[in-house]
Amino acid sequence: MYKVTGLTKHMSSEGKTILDHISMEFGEGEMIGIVGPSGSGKSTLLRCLALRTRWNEGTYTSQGESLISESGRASMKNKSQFAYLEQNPQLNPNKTAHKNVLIGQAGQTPWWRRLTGAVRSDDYMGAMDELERFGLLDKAKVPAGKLSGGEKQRIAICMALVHGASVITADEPVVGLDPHSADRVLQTLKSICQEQGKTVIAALPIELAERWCTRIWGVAEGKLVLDVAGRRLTSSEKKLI
Ligand SMILES: Nc1ncnc2c1ncn2[C@@H]1O[C@H](COP(=O)(O)OP(=O)(O)OP(=O)(O)O)[C@@H](O)[C@H]1O
Repeated sequence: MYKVTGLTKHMSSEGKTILDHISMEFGEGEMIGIVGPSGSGKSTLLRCLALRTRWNEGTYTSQGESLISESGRASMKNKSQFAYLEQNPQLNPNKTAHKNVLIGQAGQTPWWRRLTGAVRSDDYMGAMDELERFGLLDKAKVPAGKLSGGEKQRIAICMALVHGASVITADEPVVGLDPHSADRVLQTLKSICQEQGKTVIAALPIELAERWCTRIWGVAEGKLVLDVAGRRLTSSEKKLI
């Protein structure tokens, strides 16, 4: 179980508050959709939960153990529990899908490994197994630059799993994808929650969060204003966000 208490984030330059005393708990197997208007703080919340940015205030624990230091920063070991998927996955376009999965993402794998591409042989097969599981084996030797947007996003999910992430955070992972590709990405995320007990937290449009998520968080002006089970939101709930 992960527990967040009083998460507060200020903009470094002007000191404006972007996230304001957010508290919540979440656990294994949950697929959580974050909804809210543009500029409400969804991306910043995801980056804080994935330990990709410093917290100004608040505590963050996993099974009672603190994930951040007093200065609000996290160790590489704690960061590696979390993956952060961007709208446009940051893959190396010249390396194959398989090599990208092996090298891993910034913040989750050590810099020397990303630079040298050094891998162990069991990692090599682990990455192939993961690609096969998600129906991407035929893309293993294709340069990432030649993959579709949905395939890149699914490769990014494979990367996260191969490198041991327990929590996958995703910032609008299906924006710009056609409905079929978007469904495949969301189905992949849902299956890793249901079959592997991973936790997925994704910023999504309301209708996709209602359709795919087991829980919905609403964010407005940096505050958590809604925390409900995944279902159609009522009109009064929608008014909060
Ligand atoms: N690095 C930054 N420097 C300055 N302001 C920032 C920075 N990052 C975020 N902000 C501000 O913080 C607020 C929240 O931004 P954030 O990107 O988290 O919102 P969002 O809900 O994800 O928006 P969108 O849906 O448009 O992506 C906005 O007012 C934004 O302008």
